[in-house]
Amino acid sequence: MITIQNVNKRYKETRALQNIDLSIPSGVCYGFVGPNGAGKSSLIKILAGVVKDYEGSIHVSDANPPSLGYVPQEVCLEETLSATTNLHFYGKIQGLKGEKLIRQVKTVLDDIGLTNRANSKVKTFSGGMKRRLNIGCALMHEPDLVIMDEPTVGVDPQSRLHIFQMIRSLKQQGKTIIYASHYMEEIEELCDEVAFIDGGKIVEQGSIDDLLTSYAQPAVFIKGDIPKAWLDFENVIQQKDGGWLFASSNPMQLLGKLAQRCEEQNIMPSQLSLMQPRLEDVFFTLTGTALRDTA
Ligand SMILES: Nc1ncnc2c1ncn2[C@@H]1O[C@H](COP(=O)(O)OP(=O)(O)OP(=O)(O)O)[C@@H](O)[C@H]1O
Repeated sequence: MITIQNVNKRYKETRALQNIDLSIPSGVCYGFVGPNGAGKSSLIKILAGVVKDYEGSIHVSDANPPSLGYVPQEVCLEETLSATTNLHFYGKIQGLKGEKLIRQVKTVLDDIGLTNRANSKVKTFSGGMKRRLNIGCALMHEPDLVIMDEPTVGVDPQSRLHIFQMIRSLKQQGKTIIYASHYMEEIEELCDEVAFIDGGKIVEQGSIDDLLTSYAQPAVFIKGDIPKAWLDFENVIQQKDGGWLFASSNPMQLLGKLAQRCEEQNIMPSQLSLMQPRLEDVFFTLTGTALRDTA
């Protein structure tokens, strides 16, 4: 368990983090989500030990402090060297040597899907390949705790899927993963628990299932030329994508009602559908803004 207590971080006038309190259980994938400039990287860097001048405390309660792998937001590779040499370098810094180091380079190359480019110079790699190698470098010493800061920024869909598979595999091995992103759908797909960070503060935290139950409800989405009067007697949550989102504890019934009204009034909506609650809706309920509008 990692306990973060009353952490504050300033960069001159900017209060990047304010009174951060969080508990991150071992063995979970824990997401930090929030818009650009929210403070995610600052918190990640403090946890990774890269930023040391902060107020507050970080306590790791396991008997043996976990070994740490940090994947920074910026790609930290030597581009004039090969994938193998980069992995070799990072493995060596982590204390690997001899047969073990050679074996681990091979294993990681396989895990990140770059065995066939092992001896190519990094400068010839795509953005996604560099990102995968960047992650591989952090995994050379098989750390118990892996901290990743926006590892999928600028990657192609194929590399993104590969990165997701790697994270799922790390989860299966029982590793603790801290994953910062401003892509809500990534957090929803990969993480067990999440902290919403906005303006340097934790807005809310908890298990994704609990947050969805507490702050979001099923809804019906309708898009089309509907009479404005309809908006008065239904529970409109949000105007979205040129349509309207109606909250309902019985969305099937509401869907039927809206369909019937459309038929009666000869209205053909371009979309009428059930919407399951999403993490994005939780963020909207908590902050009054959609994350993609703030990003
Ligand atoms: N080295 C720095 N010097 C001055 N201000 C900084 C520095 N690093 C971050 N900040 C400021 O601190 C605040 C939080 O930034 P941080 O990078 O932690 O946010 P973030 O949520 O990770 O954003 P992004 O998703 O854009 O990386 C921002 O206002 C940012 O401008």
